This record gives sequence, structure tokens and C-alpha cells, in this order.
Amino acid sequence: MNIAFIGGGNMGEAILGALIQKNICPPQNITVSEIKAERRTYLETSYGIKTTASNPDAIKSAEVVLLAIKPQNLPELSAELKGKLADKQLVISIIAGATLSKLSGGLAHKAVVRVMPNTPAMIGMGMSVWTALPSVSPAQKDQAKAILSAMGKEIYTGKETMLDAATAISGSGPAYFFLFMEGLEKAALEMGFTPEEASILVSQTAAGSAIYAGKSGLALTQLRKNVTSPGGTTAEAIKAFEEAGLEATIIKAAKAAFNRSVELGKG
Ligand SMILES: NC(=O)C1=CN([C@@H]2O[C@H](COP(=O)(O)OP(=O)(O)OC[C@H]3O[C@@H](n4cnc5c(N)ncnc54)[C@H](OP(=O)(O)O)[C@@H]3O)[C@@H](O)[C@H]2O)C=CC1
Ligand SMILES: O=C(O)[C@@H]1CCC=N1
Repeated sequence: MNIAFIGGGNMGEAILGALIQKNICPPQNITVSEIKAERRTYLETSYGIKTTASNPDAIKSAEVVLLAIKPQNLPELSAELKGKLADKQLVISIIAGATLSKLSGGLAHKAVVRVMPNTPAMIGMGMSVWTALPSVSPAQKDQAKAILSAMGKEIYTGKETMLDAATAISGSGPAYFFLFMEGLEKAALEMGFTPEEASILVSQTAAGSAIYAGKSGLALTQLRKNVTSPGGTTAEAIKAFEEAGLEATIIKAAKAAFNRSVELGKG
């Protein structure tokens, strides 16, 4: 499979890294079109892929064109590529808020898939939620699924509005967990651990908890209760979280991300 990436930033790198690592696409079949010269050099030397500063050049021999630019750069890109895509080329967009109708109208192209991935795709632990225009063929859907599976888990939805919800939960979600981890790491440092120790304690606890939650078959509330001995240490921490309104804050934050995704879609 030949893939052209438009935009070689955080997510572009995460996706191409996963495709190479899982042997879905050899580096020589990947072309990244990227504005920044230093990013092009970095991606070429790190992954052995081809790069260009020209979007029309990048898409020439691509079966799949993966749009990984920021939402504000989409109008300019659409104007540049409008009418230049062949019917058989599949466009996969990961741009937050960019609806199928906006993408399809802007590019004058019918084979469009919209995905909300996340950065853990970099290590094959990503979560992607995706949808497609009815004109995307079953073979193209299989192609999209193969790419997303290389990045981690994927869920297809026939309801495009679920992409805004996915943005709020799994797309932005890693940042919420990183924020929590940053706080815990600061606490560890204040308690006397070295930076290296604090980093290991926090990342191993986060990874262990997440994997255990997925594998145990127990509800999250039960897992939390299993850690919380009556009258013990965890109960004191949970009390402090509850007094600060942590759960309500998490829900409020996710809804703010959801609303922003909807807003981006209208722009
Ligand atoms: N980061 C994340 O966790 C996630 C991001 N997304 C979505 O992925 C998209 C990319 O995000 P992210 O990778 O973080 O963004 P980045 O800014 O890291 O990457 C985008 C890159 O594309 C370059 N670029 C801008 N315009 C063009 C153009 N016309 N042609 C070629 N290259 C261009 C940018 O350069 P410059 O900086 O100079 O503009 C930048 O280097 C966004 O739309 C975002 O909504 C989706 C899920 C998760
Ligand atoms: O913050 C953003 O807009 C993008 C979309 C999801 C994660 N990053």
C-alpha cells in the first residue's frame, strides 16, 4: 500500500510509526508532505520515509491520502487539492471537527473516511473511532481498518456525531491522564523520590491500573473499592478528591472538549 501523509506532526508521526512497525506499509511506500523543513529531515532520518513540501506531488501515486494537518489549515489544503484526487484514492482524515460533508465538498471527492485517533498509536496502543461516506467501497473500508488496527483498537460507527464524543473521550483523553500523572509525579518528588524513581512509580502504576482494568473483568468501582481499605490511606485520598469535586470536573472537562469538537465542525 502506498500512503501519502499531508502533515507530519505529532499524529502523522504516530500513525506512520505504527504502520512501519506493524509491517502494513514499508517506509519506501510512505511519503509525507510537510511544511516545516526540520520536520521533513527528522522524519526522513528517523523512519527512512520520503518527504516533500508539495501536497500535489505527495498524492500522485498514493492509494491512501491521510490528512493530518490542523483544522485551521484545512480550507487552504482543500483549495489546493480540489479536483486533483482520482476516484480510487481513499482519503482518511484525522482532523478534529472536520465533517465528512466538509471534507468531501472541499476536496470534491467521494471516498472519504473520518477518524478520531489518539497519540498512543505511536506504540500500537491507540484508540480510533471512525466513520465513512456511503460511497467508500468495502475494499476501501478494509484498507482503512487495516491501517487503524495497526495503530491499536478501532471502532466503526455509522453515526458521525459519535466522532465528537470520541474526540472528547479517547482523542483528547491521553492528555487528561498525563495531567493526572503530572500531579502524582509532583507529589512523589515532594515526598522524596528522585525524578527517575517518581517517573517509574507513576508510569508503572498508570500502565498497571489501565491494563488490569481491561483484563480483570471487574467494574471500575469494584477495582477502586479493592484498593480502598476501610479507615486506610486510599480512603483519605478519595475523600480529598471527592471534596474537590473531581468526578464532576472530569465530566465537565470532557463535555467542554465535545462542545469544542462540534464548534470546530461548524467553522
Ligand atoms: N495530537 C493529537 O493527540 C490528536 C490530533 N488529532 C488531529 O490531528 C491533526 C494533526 O494534529 P497534530 O499532529 O497534533 O498537529 P501538528 O501541528 O503536530 O502537525 C501538523 C503538521 O502539518 C504541518 N502543516 C500545516 N499545514 C500544512 C499543509 N498545508 N501541508 C503540509 N503540512 C502542513 C504543520 O506545520 P505548522 O505547524 O507550521 O502549521 C505541522 O507540522 C489535527 O487536525 C488534530 O485535530 C486527532 C487526534 C489526536
Ligand atoms: O486537541 C485537539 O484538538 C486534538 C484533537 C484530539 C486531540 N488533540
